[in-house]
Amino acid sequence: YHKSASQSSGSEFRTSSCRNFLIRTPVLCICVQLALVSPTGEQYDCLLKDLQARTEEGSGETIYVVGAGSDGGDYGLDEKDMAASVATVQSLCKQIDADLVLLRERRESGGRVRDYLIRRRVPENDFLEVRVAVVGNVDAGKSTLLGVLTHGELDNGRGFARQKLFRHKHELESGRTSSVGNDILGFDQQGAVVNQPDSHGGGLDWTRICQRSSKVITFIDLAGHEKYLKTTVFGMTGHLPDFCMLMVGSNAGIIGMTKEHLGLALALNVPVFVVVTKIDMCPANILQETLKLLQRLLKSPGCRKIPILVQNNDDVIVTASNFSSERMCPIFQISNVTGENMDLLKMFLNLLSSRSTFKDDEPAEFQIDDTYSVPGVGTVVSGTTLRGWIRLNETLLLGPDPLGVFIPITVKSIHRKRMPVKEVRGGQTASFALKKIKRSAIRKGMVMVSPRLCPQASWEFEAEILVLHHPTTISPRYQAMVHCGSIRQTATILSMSKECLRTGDKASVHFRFIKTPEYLHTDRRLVFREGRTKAIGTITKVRGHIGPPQCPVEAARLSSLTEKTYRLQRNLESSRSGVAAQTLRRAVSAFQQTSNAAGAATFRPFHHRCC
Ligand SMILES: Nc1nc2c(ncn2[C@@H]2O[C@H](COP(=O)(O)OP(=O)(O)OP(=O)(O)O)[C@@H](O)[C@H]2O)c(=O)[nH]1
Repeated sequence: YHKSASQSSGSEFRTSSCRNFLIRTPVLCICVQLALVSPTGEQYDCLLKDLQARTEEGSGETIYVVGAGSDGGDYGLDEKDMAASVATVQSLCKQIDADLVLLRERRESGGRVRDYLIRRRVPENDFLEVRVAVVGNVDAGKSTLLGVLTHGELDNGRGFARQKLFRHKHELESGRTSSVGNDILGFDQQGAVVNQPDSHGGGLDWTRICQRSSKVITFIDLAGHEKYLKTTVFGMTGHLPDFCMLMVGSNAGIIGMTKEHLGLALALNVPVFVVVTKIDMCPANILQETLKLLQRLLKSPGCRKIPILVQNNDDVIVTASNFSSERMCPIFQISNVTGENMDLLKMFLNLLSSRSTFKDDEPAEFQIDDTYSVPGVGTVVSGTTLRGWIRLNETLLLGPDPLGVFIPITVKSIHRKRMPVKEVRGGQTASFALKKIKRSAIRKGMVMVSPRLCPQASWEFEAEILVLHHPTTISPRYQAMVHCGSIRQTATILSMSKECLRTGDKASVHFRFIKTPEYLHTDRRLVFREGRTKAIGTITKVRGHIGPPQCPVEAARLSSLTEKTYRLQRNLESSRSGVAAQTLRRAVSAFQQTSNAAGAATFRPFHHRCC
């Protein structure tokens, strides 16, 4: 009666995916073949529980196969049984407030088999959110594809579609993306695209798209040029993409940054799908050559992927069903000019589910990836809610500042994709208007957390790292940029478990940030890079905590420090030499006296006890 959609296409992909698995409840494993046709009360309850679990696992949706045996074989149903089974599934969907959309129907030896998309209805002003990072070499057609997908108008081959996406004048002039751009594509409950550009300006009304959508795909448009690699790495780590869309120009092939970007996605464990563009202008033999090289690269020991050329709807369903947790890597071949195969790509995007999991009772944590100063509103921060709920007018702790201090901050308003909302939960991106804080006091990499977390900032951490590339050897005191979530800061290697590290070496390494302490967790992935040097790793231990865990009252007291005191204090903290430290300490104390006298600031050493 239902099974993983993947199983119909061969044994290779039979391992259970998170979205589609065989019913595991004891009653159903006995395999009552026609359970969906006329289920007993007990079977109905089991089917309901199973469907609930599957939709939860798939962040509100799942692909359900009607007419297949629970052992994975395709049995098929005759017309009458199919109608009865569909009625049962409809009744199950009603119970969980979900809708049923037919994806495909196949004829098997025993009759019909149908694949349905079951998607839970979302409350008003809510939508499922999936983030897709768009990477690939310069001129692969990234911005163009996003322009075509989100604005529904084909390109002219000379940069027409991308014009609507560029954020800076120099991007319009050069045709090169230099910053992290965001575009959205909304799907309604039936899977139809809801984006409709405004007929006057050609822009997109994000609020309207979000209001009409059940699912919104956010594309994180990243730069393809090597000189913007730092920004691209930040986009991949800081914007927490669920998936990565690697774009390859069919005529150019695998050149430039293609491998670099693929390696980055693999290092961060982000599932990758490939879109080969410009098939309208590429000679057939060159296209075949590009596809051959691409497949070879994906199968290579460094990638260990299973490339699948997506040719039709069946391939889309099979690959989408197995994409989140499997090694499968779908390859689409499209043209932004003729629109060839664009429907397959849209169908695939509609079937992708968010990979983030959410628990209701967790304390809130939000990582900041950008800041703005909005006239009439004040300071606004944008980023991703990593866990918990954040509600309007809630007070959170914002930090760490250069002293490692977290200050209480009230959320004045919340927007999701420019749409005002009252709350956001783990896995969702949002922007918050904050009360009584200057934009200059906030930097990317800071977090806003629930006071329940008693956050502490740290200067140092240990990580298990793997060196992907270094021309010579890495030894203690080596410095490079650490990217971890939205944190982006140079760190020094203090010590390591080996004397020196070469390409391919693994080691436990002790790092120290050079500028400011950060809020870190164990088990977070990091990228450590400088020029062509690249290492990836996982934080195993956080060290060098600053003071006791921050309590909100204490935070409020410390928030009155002025910027000058911050600077002096920071220099003092980083100063290693006794004489320099002494001079700075004197300067701090002199400044304290004057500022205290003026009633402007209150200085407290950062290591004093929490009240
Ligand atoms: N003929 C044809 N031209 C395309 C296609 N896709 C993109 N182009 C053209 O290729 C050029 C480069 O496209 P972009 O979208 O700017 O490439 P990009 O990957 O975003 O480049 P960066 O932003 O610099 O990383 C533009 O002139 C597009 O019009 C396609 O499918 N067919």
